[in-house]
Amino acid sequence: MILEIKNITKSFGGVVAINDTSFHINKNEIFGLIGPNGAGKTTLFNIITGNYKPTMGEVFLNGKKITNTKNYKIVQEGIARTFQNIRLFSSMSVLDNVLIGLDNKANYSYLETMFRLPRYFSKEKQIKQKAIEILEFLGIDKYKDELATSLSYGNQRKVEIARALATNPILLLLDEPAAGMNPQETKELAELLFTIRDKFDITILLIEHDMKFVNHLCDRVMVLDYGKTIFEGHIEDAIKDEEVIKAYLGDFKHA
Ligand SMILES: Nc1ncnc2c1ncn2[C@@H]1O[C@H](COP(=O)(O)OP(=O)(O)OP(=O)(O)O)[C@@H](O)[C@H]1O
Repeated sequence: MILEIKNITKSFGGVVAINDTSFHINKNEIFGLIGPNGAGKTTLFNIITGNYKPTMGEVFLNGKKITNTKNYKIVQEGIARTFQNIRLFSSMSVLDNVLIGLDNKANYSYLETMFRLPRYFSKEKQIKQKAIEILEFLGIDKYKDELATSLSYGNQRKVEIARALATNPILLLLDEPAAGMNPQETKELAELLFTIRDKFDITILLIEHDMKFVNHLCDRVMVLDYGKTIFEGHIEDAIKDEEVIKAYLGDFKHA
């Protein structure tokens, strides 16, 4: 088990966004978090990544408690994410957007940075090389010097994934990765995520509304409704589940 969510509750004033939710994700699984709008999916992501403190409950990564750990420390522990609304630095190149993810791991001393000692330059070179390799892997290295926001929507999503991969995660959280993509891009993304899991030995947790995509990709899913877990298991069983159908009928028709 790589991630364990134990009895998490999150309230915003009177709104209970997550209501005593528990689930776990196994190593190398691709796990889907699904549910209607406002069900609490993004809130759960924000708790896992340390952006929100839960009102109650605990989060474990590889058996280590990470509840209430600061966001940057959670990145160092091995959790990376992408956002529902793409968050790239618009005035920076594709490469620089990815380097921002890698800087976190650079680790040279103040003196080495100040005086630009040899180790600083060789480390810089290594870091840049690694970023370029990730861009190559994602097939977007030819855009490395272009402004990130000048790329197509699908490629901007890839830049976000590249930046997340640059932090060497063991668990990758993707918030609606297929949103805004055409059917061809969605198909390619699914294949890419399988390859990412295998090549980088990564576990993937994703939020997605595209049920066809989820069906093709996810080993297991968890369905949230009004902050409560109403289903955890295989998607074939989710589609037949009475409670899931009631909460989420429209979207399952396309699975
Ligand atoms: N920072 C916040 N302050 C107050 N309420 C919030 C906050 N974040 C989320 N909520 C509320 O918590 C509930 C769950 O929202 P959340 O964004 O997690 O749902 P979601 O399942 O991700 O929805 P969507 O699919 O539309 O992104 C909603 O009622 C939302 O209004």
